[in-house]
Amino acid sequence: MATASQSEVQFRFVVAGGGIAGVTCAQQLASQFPSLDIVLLTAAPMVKTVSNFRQVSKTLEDFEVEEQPSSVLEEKYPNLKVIQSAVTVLHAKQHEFQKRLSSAKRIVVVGNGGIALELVYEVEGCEVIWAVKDKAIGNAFIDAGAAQFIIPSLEAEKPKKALPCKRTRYTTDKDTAPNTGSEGPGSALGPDWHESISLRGAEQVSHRVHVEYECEIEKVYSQQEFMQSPLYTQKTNLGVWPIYAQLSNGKTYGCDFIVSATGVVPNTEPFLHGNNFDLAEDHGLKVDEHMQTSEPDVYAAGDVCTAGWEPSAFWQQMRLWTQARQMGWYAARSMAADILGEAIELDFCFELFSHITKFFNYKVVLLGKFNAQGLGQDHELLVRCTKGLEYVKVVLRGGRMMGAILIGETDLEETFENLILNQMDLSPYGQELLNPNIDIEDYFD
Ligand SMILES: Cc1cc2nc3c(=O)[nH]c(=O)nc-3n(C[C@H](O)[C@H](O)[C@H](O)COP(=O)(O)OP(=O)(O)OC[C@H]3O[C@@H](n4cnc5c(N)ncnc54)[C@H](O)[C@@H]3O)c2cc1C
Ligand SMILES: NC(=O)C1=CN([C@@H]2O[C@H](COP(=O)(O)OP(=O)(O)OC[C@H]3O[C@@H](n4cnc5c(N)ncnc54)[C@H](OP(=O)(O)O)[C@@H]3O)[C@@H](O)[C@H]2O)C=CC1
Repeated sequence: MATASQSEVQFRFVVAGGGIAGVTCAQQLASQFPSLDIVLLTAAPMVKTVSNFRQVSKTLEDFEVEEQPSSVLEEKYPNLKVIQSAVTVLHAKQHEFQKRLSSAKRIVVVGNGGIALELVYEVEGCEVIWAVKDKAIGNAFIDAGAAQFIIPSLEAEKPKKALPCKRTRYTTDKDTAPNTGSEGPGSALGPDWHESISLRGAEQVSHRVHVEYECEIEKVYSQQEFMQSPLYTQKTNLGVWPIYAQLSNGKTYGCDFIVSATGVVPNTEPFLHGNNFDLAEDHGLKVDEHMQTSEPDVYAAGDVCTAGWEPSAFWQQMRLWTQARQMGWYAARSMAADILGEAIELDFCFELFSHITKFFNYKVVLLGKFNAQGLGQDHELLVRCTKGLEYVKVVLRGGRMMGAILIGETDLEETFENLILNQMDLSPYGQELLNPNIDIEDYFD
């Protein structure tokens, strides 16, 4: 979240938020305007910085992210001041998770997005009941076919050696983190949140995940409430647990605790009082194609904002690290263009949605309208799948590629990215497009 205030005399730009979006925005402003003073307000003592940035292809990017004391930024940019401001909202319960898990025998995970996908795979030594409201796992990221492809990994022993990480690496160095004595609201944890912590429960098992499909949590009972409920008096033998989750499919599970991984809510509350921001349905601050909110001189980027412009045919907002960086950078450029009286066009990075990540130890690349988002019935799918090796799905409309899901080491991302961007008519190729015996990269070169 960033504001540029004309009435401020000390700071021409004020950027709030020490995550990727805020820090990238502040850095860009500080280097573009070395003679102006810029302030970065952040609730946490540490800020997230990007290093080793590499443009892998036109839209896919690779970088490392480190959490560092804010003084590192101030040393690098003499005109940038970081102020750790007091914040009144948000929660800081995340740190308790590891401790509670270590003595847990069973947990219930609710939600079907990125965090749930990562958590159920990473947790060992503890039974996991995963309640999803859809027919397939991972609906926020993948389709039902891809879900079928990756689900055997939940039943298999976890490989000793994880897939090497070729992209963004996020670390939290506990030794360098200043001890503030209080737990302020930190940044969204980001991709490697589970790398440095032990996600092990009290049992001697690797994976034990049971998925309950098409259901939601209807009611949660404390142990005492449960014992007074009709469920207990009906003498159902559900065991003795600290908490019980009653699902909408009629089943009830006792567990040590429940993890709710049901998405993020933009933390706009502190900015609303006395202002007149347009809010989107998801409570994000609505921004136009210059990342500007409805309040003059106030810009927003990253998780806190909602893109309010007419998006390209192949782009959609997802609250991801990559988009936070791109938005932060572009917000800075827009703010600069505004005070310099220059025109600026929507950046190329908003042309095509692209995301590289890892689920269940598979490399996953998502491009464009990878789940045919917004295409209704007006599309066809081509799929190639080799069990345990790769899953390739292409979304076509009128013979032109609109999106793709690539799981495994397919090496197709760059070619597909180009085919989406150049909207070549692929109808003459039909199914041959995914023929594994054709070197498609060479073919379309
Ligand atoms: C567990 C988890 C795993 C994730 N994994 C991935 C992944 O694998 N890949 C991916 O691309 N994305 C992932 N994400 C999403 C990604 O981390 C976020 O989209 C991204 O970090 C958002 O960046 P941001 O700068 O907008 O917000 P944040 O990183 O949340 O930073 C917001 C900053 O603002 C500060 N702040 C908040 N309120 C105030 C206030 N009132 N005043 C001043 N400062 C304030 C906070 O302290 C923080 O420093 C994950 C998120 C989570 C939670
Ligand atoms: N590897 C990666 O790239 C990762 C990215 N992330 C990012 O971090 C952020 C937080 O992740 P996460 O919390 O998993 O959020 P996501 O937005 O990824 O997923 C939330 C999931 O919860 C479901 N849901 C919403 N409300 C309920 C409810 N009341 N009961 C049951 N299910 C519900 C949603 O369904 P529906 O969509 O139908 O509303 C969706 O499947 C996201 O921005 C995500 O993109 C997180 C982890 C890994």
